[in-house]
Amino acid sequence: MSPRRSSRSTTSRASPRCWCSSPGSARSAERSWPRSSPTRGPRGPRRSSSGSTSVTDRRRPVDRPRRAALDVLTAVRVDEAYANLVLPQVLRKHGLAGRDAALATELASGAIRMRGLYDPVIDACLTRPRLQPEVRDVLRLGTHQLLSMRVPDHAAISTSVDLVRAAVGRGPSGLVNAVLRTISRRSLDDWIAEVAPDPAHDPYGHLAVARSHPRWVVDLLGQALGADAELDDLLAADNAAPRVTLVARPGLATVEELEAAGGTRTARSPYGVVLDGGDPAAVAAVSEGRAGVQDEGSQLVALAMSEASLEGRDERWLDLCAGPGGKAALLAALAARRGATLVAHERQPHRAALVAAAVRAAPAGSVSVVAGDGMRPAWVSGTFDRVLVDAPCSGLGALRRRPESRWRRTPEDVDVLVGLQQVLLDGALDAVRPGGIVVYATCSPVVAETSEVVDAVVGRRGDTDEVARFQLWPHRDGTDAMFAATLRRRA
Ligand SMILES: C[S@@+](CC[C@H](N)C(=O)[O-])C[C@H]1O[C@@H](n2cnc3c(N)ncnc32)[C@H](O)[C@@H]1O
Repeated sequence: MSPRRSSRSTTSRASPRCWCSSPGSARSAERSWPRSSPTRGPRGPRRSSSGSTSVTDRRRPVDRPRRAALDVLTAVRVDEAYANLVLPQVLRKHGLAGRDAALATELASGAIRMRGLYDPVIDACLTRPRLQPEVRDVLRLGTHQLLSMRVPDHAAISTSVDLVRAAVGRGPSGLVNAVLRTISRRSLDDWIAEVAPDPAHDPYGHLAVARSHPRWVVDLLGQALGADAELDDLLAADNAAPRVTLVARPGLATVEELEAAGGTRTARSPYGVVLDGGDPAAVAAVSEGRAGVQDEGSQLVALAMSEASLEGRDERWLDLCAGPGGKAALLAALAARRGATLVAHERQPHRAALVAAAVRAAPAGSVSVVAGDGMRPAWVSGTFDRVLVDAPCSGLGALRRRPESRWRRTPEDVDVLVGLQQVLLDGALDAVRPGGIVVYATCSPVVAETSEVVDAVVGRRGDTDEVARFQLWPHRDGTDAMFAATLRRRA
């Protein structure tokens, strides 16, 4: 979330006006607006001599980036789609590219991600916080433009009115106009002060609203971080879209090749390059599968598995939970250079197919993709020399990539996942030979899924030593909050 101009804070600090959401009230809200509105700030929309805003009087075609963004919000709400997967389809459908595609992406991602703040702001402008879901989506998009983007007020409001007219009908257009004009009178900071709990009395509750995270997620992240002074930075980092990082799969592509495509080397992974901009699919090495899009934290997890020191045989590697295949593709390239082979194993057949696509450029014979259940292994105990368990997890360490995921997860998910994670780690330790290496990883920093899983399984078995562990953080490391523990089965 980019900081919003603070000049609006010079406008009235009185409670926002309330607008009823019943069918007739939109019209009355529209009529009553000029007579009873508090002092206007210098940046508000112009009024016509008839008393209504000029922006609602004109009929314009809906602009395509905003229409596309609304389609994404609808797909996420109605079809439970993933925004990052549905976005490319929607952009194609509306024929958007370049700046228009970037605008639609920012609108959709920001409105979904920040709804934990925007909804209380919108509700503060209604006497009854009941809205048609489509109208609320339009208001979320408008609020994002007003509070977190550099879109001029009049453009944010008029395009939202056009959008609701086109998507829902004339009925709610007055309400949308009135609510957004009320919101436009204050800065982001002023609205946070208005709708979030007092930080002095409820610091986590304040952060939950101000940084738009569910309260239970703030609690778990605060516990994992163990440093309340950094929690605001972490939550803010979750709200910033990550830069695109590429991996040059060794032996197939070089970092120099990716740098030439317009990138900068990452600090810690020797194979990583941060792209300066543009479409990663347009990079030849990426489209050919010799390189891929991969967060630096994920690269470091794969390297923790491949680089851990090992006595004796080092020929058989297993990626137990491989789908969709980012780490498997890096591991296959590393294994091939070392004369080892990788089994990339995944329970879901459709995700196993994604793994096969991800490793398509790996040298022949270096990797086999297998669909199967890691809880019912198809191999003899002690088969492998190195195993990666990149366990299914809550994903609370990758919130910046998946705008909707924080609103979909529940605390109960974590309880269910912990049981699965323990069984998979136990199975991985059975699968590795005595003296062999297992790396247990999650893209979650939640202690129940990370250190507590490792401690429980290692403590129970009595045949395993912990060699190393790390926890990465978006605000400190610029990566997803990846956790990895390197374990050695005693010889
Ligand atoms: C965190 S993702 C792995 C990400 C992957 N390593 C990558 O880098 O692309 C976890 C994967 O584990 C798979 N999975 C879940 N339960 C499993 C099981 N019992 N056995 C094997 N794989 C499983 C999920 O389908 C999911 O694809």
